[in-house]
Amino acid sequence: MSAAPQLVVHRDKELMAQAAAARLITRIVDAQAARGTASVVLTGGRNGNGLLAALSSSPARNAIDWGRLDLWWGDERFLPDGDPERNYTQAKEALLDAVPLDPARVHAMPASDGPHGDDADTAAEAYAAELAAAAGPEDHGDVPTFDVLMLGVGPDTHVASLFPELPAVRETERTVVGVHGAPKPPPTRVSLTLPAIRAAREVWLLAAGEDKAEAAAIALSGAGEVQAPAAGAYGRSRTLWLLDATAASQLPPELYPPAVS
Ligand SMILES: O=C1O[C@H](COP(=O)(O)O)[C@@H](O)[C@H](O)[C@H]1O
Repeated sequence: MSAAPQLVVHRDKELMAQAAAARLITRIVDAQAARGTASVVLTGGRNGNGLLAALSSSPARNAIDWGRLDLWWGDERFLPDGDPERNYTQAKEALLDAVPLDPARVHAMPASDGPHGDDADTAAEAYAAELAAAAGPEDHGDVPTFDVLMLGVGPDTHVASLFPELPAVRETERTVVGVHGAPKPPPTRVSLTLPAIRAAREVWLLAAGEDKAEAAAIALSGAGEVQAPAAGAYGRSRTLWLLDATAASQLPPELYPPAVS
């Protein structure tokens, strides 16, 4: 297990998105300098898309060599290609269409009308195979060692499409699974599992807004990962919670002491 999570709390969600985007640019540039390429796992949801939009508006985005960046997804809503609710569609609108990525390095999860058919379990197997093909001998199993893996934290503590108590969060062998009966629409999804998430060098959990306050407090107060999946998301060398002040408002004082007035 990695070291204890580190918390960074920003004044509001706009500042959090801008600061996280700046942090991501630096991390990608550093990884490209060290290893030639960088790999990042994107998240869906409001906070993930806010970060991508902030990155798109940042002049510093030009510091990234976009052609040497691999993009993966932590989860996908299993819907037809182009559906506005797909995490991939939303990421394209927020950032991807505006930067010169190498299409061969953009590893979207399969759509429900794609070549793998409309079965989420088959789609998950295909994505697991794509990850395994990208893993090298220096990696720790069947997924590449992602430089940064980002996860939005849901109000119920879900991360990726790992929802409390559903079978996907209990998975210990497979790296990608089909998710059925998710409590948040759509019910059918594809998700990385906790073992795949934990292969990342750095895991960043994004939580901004009032509806994330209870989830952050639960996940950071010793809850079990089956009941609170965000508690089970950590990186090999770093686990970073990026919050705004509202999402941090219910954290226990030993984690985030109240401001002295
Ligand atoms: O459905 C999803 O929700 C979570 C959290 O989204 P948010 O809008 O509450 O921030 C997201 O991380 C996940 O990727 C997505 O599929």
